[in-house]
Amino acid sequence: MAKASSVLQSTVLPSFSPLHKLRSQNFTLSFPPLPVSRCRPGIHCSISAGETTRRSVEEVPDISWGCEIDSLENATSLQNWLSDSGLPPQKMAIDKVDIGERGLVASQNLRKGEKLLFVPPSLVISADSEWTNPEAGEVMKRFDVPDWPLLATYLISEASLLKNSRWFNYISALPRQPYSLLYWTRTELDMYLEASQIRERAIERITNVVGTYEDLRSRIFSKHPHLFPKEVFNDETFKWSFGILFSRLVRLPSMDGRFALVPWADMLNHNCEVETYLDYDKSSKGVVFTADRPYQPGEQVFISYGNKSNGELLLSYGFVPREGTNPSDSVELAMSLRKNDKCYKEKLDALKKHGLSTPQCFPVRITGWPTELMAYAYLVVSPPDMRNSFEEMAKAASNKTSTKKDLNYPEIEEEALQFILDSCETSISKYSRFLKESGSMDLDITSPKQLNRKAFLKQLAVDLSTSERRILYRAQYILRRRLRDIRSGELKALRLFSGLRNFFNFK
Ligand SMILES: C[S@@+](CC[C@H](N)C(=O)[O-])C[C@H]1O[C@@H](n2cnc3c(N)ncnc32)[C@H](O)[C@@H]1O
Repeated sequence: MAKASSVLQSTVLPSFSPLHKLRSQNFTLSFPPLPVSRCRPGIHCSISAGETTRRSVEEVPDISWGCEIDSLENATSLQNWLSDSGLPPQKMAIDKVDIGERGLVASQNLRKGEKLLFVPPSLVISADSEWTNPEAGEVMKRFDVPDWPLLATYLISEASLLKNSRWFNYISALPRQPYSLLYWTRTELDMYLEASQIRERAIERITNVVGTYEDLRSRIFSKHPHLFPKEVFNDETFKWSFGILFSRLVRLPSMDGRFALVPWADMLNHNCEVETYLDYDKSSKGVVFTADRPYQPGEQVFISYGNKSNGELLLSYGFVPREGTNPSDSVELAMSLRKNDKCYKEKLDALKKHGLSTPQCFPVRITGWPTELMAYAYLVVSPPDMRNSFEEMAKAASNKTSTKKDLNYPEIEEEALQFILDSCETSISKYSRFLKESGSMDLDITSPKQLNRKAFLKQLAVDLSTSERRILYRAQYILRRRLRDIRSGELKALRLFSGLRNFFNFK
């Protein structure tokens, strides 16, 4: 939610670098049957499907922690508990809203520049929070588990203790199923996100979450089954807890960059035009944000979850902003070395040396593309007699050069731009095919529950594809103009040259 919340510390979780290597992975989601009767007394879990039969990969099992966020179920008990636990009186209240289903709404006039929230550190969940089951906490600390997996396990542990946990009211108000791509099946990802590189990132993220759970299970849980029973600590509950973390965890720069779940503050929804972030305020000793505009009573109050593209917002938060409203939007463009290139191996070696590969993705924005992408294109099109420059081009494509000197290869500029244009057009045609096949949809979606799940996911994919294709159309326009200018410049030079020749011939 806060600006830097996407920087993960864990080694097993994805890092959200703008450059993404494409990977193809074989991947299956499996949900082993979990008999409820095997749940330990005192630890509560309930899986709604597949108690006696093995679940199909298409089914989405339901765990009973949390609530439906299109209702105000548990909102009042959360507010009462927070004020009893030290949250000062608020100028906002939880309510149903048009954007984000449930959010914080001004209950009185809010001034621009006013500090709001003041959530005390005692109400914040971080890696240092006390475990209701201290033995489980000690084991996790002994293994030096990084923050994200630690917090995911903490959340499951506290959720399973229901009223015995001090976070009961908070957890009861969390979404039962966070809107995250973690909940999309492989078939849904393949079908709906076929044109977008976000599909690869979702697969990578799901694989990392499953891998993290497997790692914890084999190293810790299996050795302490009385503390971490499989009925409670399993891939399904980890999907829930990671879904909660991806959509709610914030990094608080003024609290030494600590990752935290901040009850109450995490009821704020995102607006791409807002530029205010959550942080710890040392003077008031609470988590705050500063209103960057005035709000009237009844208006929904927003913060920024960071400068994220629509694809990144879909990946972590499960929504896509309205078309054209996100100034940070970008699309990942995949570029590849040519298979028939005589210097394929030399070029690939140069790329590998700098941590790149083929295919390789680069972010394109409505305002243009990065120098790294241009450098990659130069490398792809450069002929064998330029092999001395391969290394320099690969280095420039990797974003690792400390000195950002302009790459200048006028002799292959036209070919490089044409190569980028071809890559753009290949990508555009994939989006167009998907959008054509998905048909025109005119669904007014305010709550996914009102709609068939497939229609909801399809609409999200249509929105994402439309916004990503829009950026590519813009890049296509700029590239065509540049190429036209280069070519007409060349033509002029040619005409001038033949004019001079005629002139000299005449003489
Ligand atoms: C930090 S929570 C915000 C509170 C959330 N609405 C709730 O009721 O729990 C983040 C989630 O809110 C929703 N959300 C936030 N901003 C949104 C927006 N601009 N449009 C649609 N949904 C949004 C998404 O479901 C997201 O995963």
